[in-house]
Amino acid sequence: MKVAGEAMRTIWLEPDGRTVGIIDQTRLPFRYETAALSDLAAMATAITTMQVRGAPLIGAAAAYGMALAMRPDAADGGVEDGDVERAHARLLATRPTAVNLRWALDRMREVLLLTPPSDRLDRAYAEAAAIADEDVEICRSIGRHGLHLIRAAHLRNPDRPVRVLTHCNAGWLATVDWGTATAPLYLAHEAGIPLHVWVDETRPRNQGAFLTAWELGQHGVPHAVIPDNTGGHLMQHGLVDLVIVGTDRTTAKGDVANKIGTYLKALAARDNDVPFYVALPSSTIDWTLEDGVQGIPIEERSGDEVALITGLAGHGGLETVRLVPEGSAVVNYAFDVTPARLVTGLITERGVCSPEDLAQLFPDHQPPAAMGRVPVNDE
Ligand SMILES: CSC[C@@H](O)[C@@H](O)C(=O)COP(=O)(O)O
Repeated sequence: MKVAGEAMRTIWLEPDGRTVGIIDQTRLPFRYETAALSDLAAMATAITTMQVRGAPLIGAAAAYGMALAMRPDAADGGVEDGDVERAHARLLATRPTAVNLRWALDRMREVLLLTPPSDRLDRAYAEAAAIADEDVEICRSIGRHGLHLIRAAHLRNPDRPVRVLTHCNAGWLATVDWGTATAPLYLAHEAGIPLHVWVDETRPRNQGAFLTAWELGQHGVPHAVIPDNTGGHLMQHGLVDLVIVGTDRTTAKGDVANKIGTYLKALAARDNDVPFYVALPSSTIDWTLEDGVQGIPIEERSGDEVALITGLAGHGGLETVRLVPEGSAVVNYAFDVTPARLVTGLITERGVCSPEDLAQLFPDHQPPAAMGRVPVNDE
């Protein structure tokens, strides 16, 4: 997608072919800054602090983190089996909910352990680049499938924009390009279908207000930021045609973990007969789990994300202010789980399906026993 008219991905290789470039998402929308990461520790920190975030981008970033770890010149680098395992463990510990992280790391480990140590550095960069390129194509396919839903909504009411509500940022900033929930929106916009996007602000980190609004604005897609509690009201008054969100982990039976507050939107959508869609690449499906409420680990983050907020002050500098009294306890669950029964459809790279048809759409998915650790040497 584009920043100030220039085509960009969210992750790239710098001209030296080894250093990894990222957009520092903790600075948006007030500052557009990039960062150059040259070792494993820097990538692990970038994921933990959410300089890079969003399930598919976390996967691609972790893959590049494995490549950085193969650099013999980096302090934490090395190409032996133990180095591969250490890098895998270090990156896996960065964030617990988005399963794309484990998917990408397992794929990198499998490839690297099957490669002679002397070739591992180049192989790691090639595989990380393949993961990033695949993500772009997958998101484009999600967009094409989701476009049909938006076109159908437009044909039902051709005299007004299609009103889509989204939560958090499942946009191109959360992937390598296009986004998941936003890919159908960008394609619809390109196709000339009039749109209006309701952007949940998505407290506490404001990924909607900060990131989704910024990227939709960069592409000229009409939108309005709404407080998180507004969606139910809009749906009751017939102002939402469909909801499209992303996901960090979807179980085999279609339970969906996504940014905290998604579940409440799904409940409101069901109560008001508004279709509730979830857009996802298949790397977000955890085939080992059925029950998401019991099985998906929910990340708990620092209370400071709730108690403090950073914004642009009148003097043009960034300022952090406190919103919660000193001494009040704060609880900050980053995700919640929407049960499959509330999900109208899953928009995947292979098409749109109901949650119960997910396994049929991916008959080639890895059975649970095949997932996870790759045997090392003669184990
Ligand atoms: C295409 S991204 C889907 C999800 O990762 C997204 O909706 C989300 O919840 C992101 O959470 P974040 O905590 O910002 O990484």
